[in-house]
Amino acid sequence: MTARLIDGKAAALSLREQVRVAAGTFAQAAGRRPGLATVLVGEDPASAVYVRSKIKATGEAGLESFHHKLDDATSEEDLLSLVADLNADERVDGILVQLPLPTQIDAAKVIDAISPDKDVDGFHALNAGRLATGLDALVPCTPLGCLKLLRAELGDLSGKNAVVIGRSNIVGKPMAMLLIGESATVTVAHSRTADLPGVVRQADIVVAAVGRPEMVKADWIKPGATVIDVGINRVLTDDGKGRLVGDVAFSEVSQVAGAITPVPGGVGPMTIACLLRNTLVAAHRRAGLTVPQEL
Ligand SMILES: Nc1nc(=O)c2c([nH]1)NC[C@@H]1CN(c3ccc(C(=O)N[C@@H](CCC(=O)O)C(=O)O)cc3)C=[N+]21
Ligand SMILES: [Mg+2]
Repeated sequence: MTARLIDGKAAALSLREQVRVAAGTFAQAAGRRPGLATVLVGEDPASAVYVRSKIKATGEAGLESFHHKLDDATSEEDLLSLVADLNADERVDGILVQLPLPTQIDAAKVIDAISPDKDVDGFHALNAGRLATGLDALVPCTPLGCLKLLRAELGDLSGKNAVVIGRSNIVGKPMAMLLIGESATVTVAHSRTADLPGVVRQADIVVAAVGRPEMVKADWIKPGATVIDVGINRVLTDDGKGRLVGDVAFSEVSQVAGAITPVPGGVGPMTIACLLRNTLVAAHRRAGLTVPQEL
């Protein structure tokens, strides 16, 4: 391996510590701790694991956490009514409704119902529009985490060629907006891109968010490029066990790249740290307090 390993776990721990300190200062000023409400509908085991680790991190950072676990058969009406209650609850600064939702519920409708001031996932159209137009937004946690890793690794991103692989509303599109905001030159590639390997080879920065295990190969990568792997794919191994792999073929790409994030231990932990960060930012804005610069 020749690439530098980008330690997302360490970066996430340090951001979580900054959040913990700032949450204490907030509590002194506001007379209450920042609050995050999590909503889990149904029994999907992977979702339950993620929500549990979010709740644990929330407590460790000194934030108040309000968890709502709803039955798999919950109606859209009942979920919308819970969201309305959380919107009205002064103790709640952030609302996270874990995705995916069961098929009887229209996720777009639920996201639209969350108060944009409490939308710590940054999925509401108002926050997407604010990000796209350069206004103060709540920014989706995964791309924000990627940007923080890129800034720590590379410093100034201006003039760099960045290729984002994937065009989802949750990762690809907001990632592109953030990189444009850093004055990078941004290409958004996806499953229909002609000569995808050739496009990716132009990149100083590659952000892979396609959801296809180990799709990005070594000969797609310009030597020395920085590679951020957003993928989290559970694959079966020969011994019948499961293993987590990213969207990047790590062992070969790490021979060519200048720096690379591992899976696990790369982007995933930063996603959770940024959720806490967004909750703290939302709390400050709602309380009319200045958001700490370092966050
Ligand atoms: N409304 C909503 N917001 C989300 O942000 C959201 C969501 N729904 N639904 C599911 C996805 C997935 N997600 C992850 C967060 C952290 C890790 C993470 O920390 N991963 C560890 C490994 C975890 C493991 O071992 O499974 C790592 O990459 O090192 C993974 C995935 C947030 N999501
Ligand atoms: Mg795609």
